[in-house]
Amino acid sequence: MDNIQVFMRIRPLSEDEYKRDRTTESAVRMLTNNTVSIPSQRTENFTFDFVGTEDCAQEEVFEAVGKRAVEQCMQGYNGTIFAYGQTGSGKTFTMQGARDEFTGPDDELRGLIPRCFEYLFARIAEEESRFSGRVKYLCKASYIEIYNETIFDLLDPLIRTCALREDIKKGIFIDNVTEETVQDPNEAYSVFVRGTTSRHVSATSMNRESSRSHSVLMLVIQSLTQMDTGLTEIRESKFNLVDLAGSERQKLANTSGMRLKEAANINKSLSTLGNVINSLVDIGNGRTRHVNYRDSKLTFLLRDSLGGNSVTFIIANVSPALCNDAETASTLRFAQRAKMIRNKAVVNQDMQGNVPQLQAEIQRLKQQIAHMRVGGPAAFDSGFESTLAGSSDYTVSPYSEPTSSSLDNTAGGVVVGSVGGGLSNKEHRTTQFLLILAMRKLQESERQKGRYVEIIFELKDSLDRHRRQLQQQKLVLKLAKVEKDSLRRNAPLSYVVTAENSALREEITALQMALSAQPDPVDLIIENMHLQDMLEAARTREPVSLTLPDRDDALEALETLLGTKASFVDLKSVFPIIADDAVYSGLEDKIKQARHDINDLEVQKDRLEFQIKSIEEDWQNVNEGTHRLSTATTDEQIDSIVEQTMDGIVGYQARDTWSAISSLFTRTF
Ligand SMILES: Nc1ncnc2c1ncn2[C@@H]1O[C@H](COP(=O)(O)OP(=O)(O)OP(=O)(O)O)[C@@H](O)[C@H]1O
Repeated sequence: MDNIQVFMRIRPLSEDEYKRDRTTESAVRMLTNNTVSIPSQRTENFTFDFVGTEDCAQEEVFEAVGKRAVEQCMQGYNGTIFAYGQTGSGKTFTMQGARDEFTGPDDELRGLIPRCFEYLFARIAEEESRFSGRVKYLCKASYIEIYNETIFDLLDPLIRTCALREDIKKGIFIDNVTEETVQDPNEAYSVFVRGTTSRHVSATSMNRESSRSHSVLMLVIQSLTQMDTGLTEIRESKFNLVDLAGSERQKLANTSGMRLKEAANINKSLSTLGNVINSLVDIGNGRTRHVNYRDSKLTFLLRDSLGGNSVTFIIANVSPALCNDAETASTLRFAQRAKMIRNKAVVNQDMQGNVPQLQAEIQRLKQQIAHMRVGGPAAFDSGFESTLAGSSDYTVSPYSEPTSSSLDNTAGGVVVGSVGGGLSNKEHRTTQFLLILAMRKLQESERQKGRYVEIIFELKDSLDRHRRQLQQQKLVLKLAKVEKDSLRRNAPLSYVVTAENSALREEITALQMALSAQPDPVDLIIENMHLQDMLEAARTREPVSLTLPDRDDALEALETLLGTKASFVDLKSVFPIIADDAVYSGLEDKIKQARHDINDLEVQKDRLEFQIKSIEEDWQNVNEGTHRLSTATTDEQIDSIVEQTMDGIVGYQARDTWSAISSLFTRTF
């Protein structure tokens, strides 16, 4: 168990800051070489593992952080380096170097990432040559970005999104993320450059700054060691290099849409990081707390780096400017708390071999244990012995880095004690080595057990959350029901209101219709004027006799009138009682029309009478012809009767009937 290591780095004052502050005075006061304070913010004193001032070189940061992290990874521990700080505080400068400049190993300004690559591959080459081919290393690189709580694969040409998964064996991993095998610093470097370019491309296409996303470069370092027994020892470590989003709180005010979501997500992941750290600090102080790693992608992905199986370094980058003193103080508070987190780093190690090899190994260990019990000399096979003989400083202890000399008494911090007086020095060391392996297995299973417990806690937590949500929803439903019920109870009132409403609406419609039906005032004026004219006309007219004419006289006059067939009928003279000329002329027109109709009817009647007469004559001819036919005695008579009768018939119908009748008479004479 060891605390997270914190390195504080103060960058030089920028020109802009100088213009704002109008002084070169630093906001950070150095109290000792690793203790500082921010007087303008009246902060407490902050003590870190290392403090790099404005003139701190990239090489110094690498020596203090990068080199140590790579060394741990070479031994099989997981390692993480976080760059934390407000935007512009120097995170990218520290991790990558002077922005967008990759000038190779001679560049003094190159950052931790290129330097770690160089050192890592130099160490790999060294180890591989030292164990003369029995140790092989394999390195794989992935590069992702977390933006808006989404993981983007920067090594995929399409910058695909990926999901985070958890597996009991593999732990937390990014599903389907691109992993590229890298064999030397240049290859690793070009993979990093490619990912960084993708990051800039995606940032431009999404119209945002890279400081709003977290980037994680992940290296998996595997080593395979061939033992003389035929077994293979496998060690695997993960090395994460993390450039975090600017730590300043994003403003949500006056922000909307995508920007609001983005700002809220940055705040969320940073506050989750803070919460995780607080919980871990509380746990370190003996309190029982659940750590909400799952609340953000960043903390879930890097769970091992925070309180788990990792050797972790945080570089707290700050600006020296007075205008940034509040953010600097906040960064240092964060770093101070993070420094209290205790991680449990273990070597990730496993043994591989075929069944006979493993059986032989078990047999050998059993014999060794039996031998130790009786205190006699152990019957060793030469496998481990020779392996160990070839690696006099083979480091196996977790974190405390014991060398072969420290193996004499301790096994991963546990005192093994004397193992029987009959053992030679080599046998003694081998036995201890095996015991250390056994201890590690035990630690590993403890770790797994811890994981299970954590998962159970997380599941419980999520279950609680769901339960709470369910309760809230139930409450909402209940409220909705209450509201509905109360509405139902008040139904008569609501009906009255509704009825009143519709009645009012109808009334309004009726009024509108009535209004639209009202004569136009102009029309009314015209009508009024017309009536007045009529009144005036009536007043000025000669008084008319109001005595009705004698009925018989009137009828006679009318008959005479109709009988005259005159083109003009002077009704007024016949019926002087009707006062208005218009009425008279209307009636006169009607009489005229009636007379016209009577004439037509008379013509029709004449025509019909003529038709009836000719039909009657036709039928008479047919009857006479039939009678004559019945009396005919020769063929000639018949022919003559048929012909004569037909000539006398006019109508078609009668002619058809005569044809039919005459055809019935057969000529049999
Ligand atoms: N130690 C340093 N020495 C010289 N220049 C530095 C140092 N640290 C940072 N700078 C310069 O300060 C500027 C801001 O630094 P940088 O881009 O690394 O900040 P950052 O924290 O990564 O910002 P962001 O969150 O926006 O990505 C850059 O121009 C960088 O070159």
